[in-house]
Amino acid sequence: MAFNLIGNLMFSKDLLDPKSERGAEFFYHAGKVMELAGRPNVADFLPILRWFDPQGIRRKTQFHVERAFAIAGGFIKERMETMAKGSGEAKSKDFLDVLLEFRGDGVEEPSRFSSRTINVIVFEMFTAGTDTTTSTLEWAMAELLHTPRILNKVQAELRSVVKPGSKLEEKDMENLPYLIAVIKETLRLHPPLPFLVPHMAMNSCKMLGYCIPKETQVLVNVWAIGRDPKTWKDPLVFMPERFLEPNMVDYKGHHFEFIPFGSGRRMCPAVPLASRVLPLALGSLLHSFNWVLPDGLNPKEMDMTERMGITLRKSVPLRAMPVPYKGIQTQVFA
Ligand code: HEM
Repeated sequence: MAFNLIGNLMFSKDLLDPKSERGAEFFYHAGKVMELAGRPNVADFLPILRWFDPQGIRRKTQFHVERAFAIAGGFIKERMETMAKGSGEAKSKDFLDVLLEFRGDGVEEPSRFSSRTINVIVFEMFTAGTDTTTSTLEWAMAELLHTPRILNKVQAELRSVVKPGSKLEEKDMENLPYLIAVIKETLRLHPPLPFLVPHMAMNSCKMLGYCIPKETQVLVNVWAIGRDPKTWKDPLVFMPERFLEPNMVDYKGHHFEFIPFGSGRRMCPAVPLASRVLPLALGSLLHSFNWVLPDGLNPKEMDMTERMGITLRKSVPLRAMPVPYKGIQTQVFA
């Protein structure tokens, strides 16, 4: 879902259309890059080994990046040719149009973006936006199925605001505070990038009493920050209600106790997009379907262990069965 959504935003293409071979190939290579990025690399701990690349992580990553670039490069070339001919069918602008039409002053910004730069930006959007969105939705569904009281509450809110048979829309969000709170609580307990992305100290500095030498790689443990008992009451309990309290913290980067999107100049540029897509996707799943665990599994027996990589995924992927909702609210009791 997330990959296809970004494909539409970037290229106006359904990349996961079964007929799109290039889309499937791009998906495969982008996925491999994410997987390799999350693999522990001894060269990060012993920089002297960087040149030897003992696990072959750099070599394999370069291979998959180049393949993905070749495919995206093809999309970019096709679009440039269509623009040059002026023969494009009338459609609303996508992100690729914006990048190709960009004209800077040539001094503080480039006069235009090269194909390589566009390729890097596009690829980064896919790698940064796919697993993060998927992980959040999977954890939200898992936590809800694990805590049927909360699942019932969020479905009751949704179904009182959006009538059966109607589709959930962006405009409904202002009337769905509990759904938004479920997303926030999921991001607190299961931030998809548990250490943000690695940052590097540009200069030696002193911070919080520590000396940080120039070029040190800095990881921020937002996973631990979100579970700190000094900040959060019952930190390990999934309790969306905490985000309904007045003056509660938000994830816009100003409250350091809750920074799943990072903070400062390099924080996630897609916060506005994610804030719309996450509740819309989760809300649609919960509004249109009731959900049942397979093989009569008791919610309390669900495996909720985490697997740490560059993104935080469930160790055992969630399995749940959708039952179309036709207007009768079923109560699920723990
Ligand atoms: C649940 C959803 C998401 C979460 C929690 C999330 C979180 C993050 C975090 C923590 C960072 C690094 C910030 C830092 O280190 O300070 C980041 C960077 C980034 N994110 Fe997101 N993200 C999400 C969705 C998306 C989506 C949907 C896209 C694109 C369509 C996206 C595009 C990016 C890009 C391009 C960067 C790199 C920015 C840079 O290099 O300066 N993210 N994101």
